[in-house]
Amino acid sequence: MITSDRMAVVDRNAAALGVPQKQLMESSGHAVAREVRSLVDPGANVTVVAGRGNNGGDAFVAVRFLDDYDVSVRLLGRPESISTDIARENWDALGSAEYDAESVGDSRDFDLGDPDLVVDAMLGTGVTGALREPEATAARAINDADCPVLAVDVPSGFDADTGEAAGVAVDADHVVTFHDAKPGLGDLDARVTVADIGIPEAAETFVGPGDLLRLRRDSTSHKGDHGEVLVVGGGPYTGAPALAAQAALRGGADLARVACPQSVARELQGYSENLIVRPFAGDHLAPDAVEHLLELAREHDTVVLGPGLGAADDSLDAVRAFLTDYEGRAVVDADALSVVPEVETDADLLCTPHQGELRKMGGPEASDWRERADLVREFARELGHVLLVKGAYDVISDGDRVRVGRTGNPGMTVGGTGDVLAGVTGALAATQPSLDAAAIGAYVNGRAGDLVAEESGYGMVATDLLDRVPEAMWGER
Ligand SMILES: NC(=O)C1=CN([C@@H]2O[C@H](COP(=O)(O)OP(=O)(O)OC[C@H]3O[C@@H](n4cnc5c(N)ncnc54)[C@H](O)[C@@H]3O)[C@@H](O)[C@H]2O)[C@@H](O)CC1
Ligand SMILES: [K+]
Repeated sequence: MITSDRMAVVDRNAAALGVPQKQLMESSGHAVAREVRSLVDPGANVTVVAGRGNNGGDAFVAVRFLDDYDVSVRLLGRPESISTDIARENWDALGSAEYDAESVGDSRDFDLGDPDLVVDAMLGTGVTGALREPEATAARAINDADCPVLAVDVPSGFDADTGEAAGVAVDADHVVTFHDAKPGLGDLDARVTVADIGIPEAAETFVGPGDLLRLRRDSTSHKGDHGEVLVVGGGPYTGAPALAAQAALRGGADLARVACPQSVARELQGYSENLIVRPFAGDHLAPDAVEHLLELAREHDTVVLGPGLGAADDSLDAVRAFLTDYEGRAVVDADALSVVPEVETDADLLCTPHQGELRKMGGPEASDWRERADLVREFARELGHVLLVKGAYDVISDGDRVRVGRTGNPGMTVGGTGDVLAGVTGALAATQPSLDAAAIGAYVNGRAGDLVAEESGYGMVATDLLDRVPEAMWGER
């Protein structure tokens, strides 16, 4: 089952893998033609009613595969207003090859004729609201016709994501839908065929530029809409929490605060004037700071727990106590990870171990990423939390789905890149579901590293990544 948002992600990822949308449209059109053949015999009279988006484009392609049928095409609206290049190219191909194809600008001129089969390609997943004219009139005419109706992808007017139609919708007998079933189609009184259109599985598995489509910045955004992140860390190390907090800001958070020991706070301010520090007493985290941390955490959308914390016994006791009572969302990194398997918590955790840390958590070992993907999924299910296991291929799982991030390069083995990842992921987790936050975080962090390497080769330091995070996130659309 796939939603239209997710379909757009997969579609863009396929294009990045070298399978552009026009090619998918060709496969979709071919699948529509196959379906027509299974319903009526050659020579039959088929009317294609097409809209101006890619749903119509699929049907234009189908026509070329049905030369032994008597096909006529009605495009609703003016050809100049066809909304995508690939649909227009396929419309133009019908014209230059002199197929029976005409446009209908006014609903009063719409005449369905007396076909043996109607192909409904007015609207697919791009529908917004109730059908407008001339589509609404055409839908009524199609529903009144005394012949079977084959809908392309979804019946026009029907929003498959919500399973509802905002007004009149085509009442289809058959639906040929692409790549995967759409959520609401199963409830319809229609026979649904899922057609494989040649989208590689890698477009679903590997995180790609399509996943970045999930990130949106509304022009009406307010401060706070994109999240406030609390980084809890520092003690033996100062740089780590500073990097994570700056990465959260680069990753789009509106605010990042660092809760750290007093001894670290003074130094932190030297890293960046953008950092807001909430110190607690002492030179490392201990259980007596936990109450204060929980209060602070509740004022933030997400917590990044662990950078530079160290593994002192009382610091780990404090992490345990914190996680036991915390109920929000947290990215857990570095030494804090070892506590996760033994703690009972209602928190929604996104754990970011490298393979050594995963082993310490009792997690699986595998050198082959495919094998690791299965094992990480099982371990995530056991833990009940999202895992992002860092490596040349980052494996991300919520215990059900698995995503793999393969951006990044050997230059990124330098210290601090993990802190950047934790911070970026913490920011993303404020606006995205955990699995997507982890997947996009891994992709963006690796891509930032690739941008640094493209410009100056290896020998990068973690702060180089920070500057490249926004470009990695927003530059490639
Ligand atoms: N991976 C994919 O996403 C693929 C999509 N394909 C096809 O592309 C379709 C989606 O294409 P599009 O995104 O272009 O969208 P559609 O073709 O579904 O609809 C977009 C067009 O409809 C108009 N429109 C929207 N709501 C309307 C309403 N209520 N009344 C009248 N007109 C309305 C828009 O102005 C636009 O011109 C899919 O359903 C499928 O058929 C296939 O080509 C294969 C691959
Ligand atoms: K349709």
